[in-house]
Amino acid sequence: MKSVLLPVVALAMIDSVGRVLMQQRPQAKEHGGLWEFPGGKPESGEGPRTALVREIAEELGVVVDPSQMFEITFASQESGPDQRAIVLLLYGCRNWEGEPQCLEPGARIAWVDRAAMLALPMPPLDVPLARALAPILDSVMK
Ligand SMILES: Nc1nc2c([nH]c(=O)n2[C@H]2C[C@H](O)[C@@H](COP(=O)(O)OP(=O)(O)OP(=O)(O)O)O2)c(=O)[nH]1
Repeated sequence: MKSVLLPVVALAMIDSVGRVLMQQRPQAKEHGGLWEFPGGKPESGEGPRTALVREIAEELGVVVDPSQMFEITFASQESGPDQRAIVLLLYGCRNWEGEPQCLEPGARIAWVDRAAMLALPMPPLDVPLARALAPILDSVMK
């Protein structure tokens, strides 16, 4: 599939006991039923943090300060016959305003600890992101 590299941004919201908020994709969408870090595609003119502020407000109804976000890691896939090239950037944050609610129709959200996160079925690029996040969740629990 020939197309321009697609950037996607995602946020690991980490609570005070080291759990992270995961979002289950609606069944009808690509990767339906799989669990991912909330986020999405930047719109024209947006940087990664600006895009995340918007996506997190739209999907979860909470306000995140871009200066409170920190880079964790990224994952990428090359283009192939049936897939496009993607780079998925994972940010983290420990503070936000409001209680997350699932505002996307057909989606679900859950707070999960390290072990539960690693056991969730995820789209392929979220898997290495979760592995990189695991030791960060451990350090919060200590
Ligand atoms: N998180 C994640 N997204 C992936 C993977 N592989 C893959 O093609 N994607 C695509 C699906 C979407 O096109 C895009 C993620 O953006 P999104 O969360 O806004 O997706 P969406 O389907 O809700 O998009 P839309 O309805 O708003 O157009 O990345 C993956 O492994 N993890």
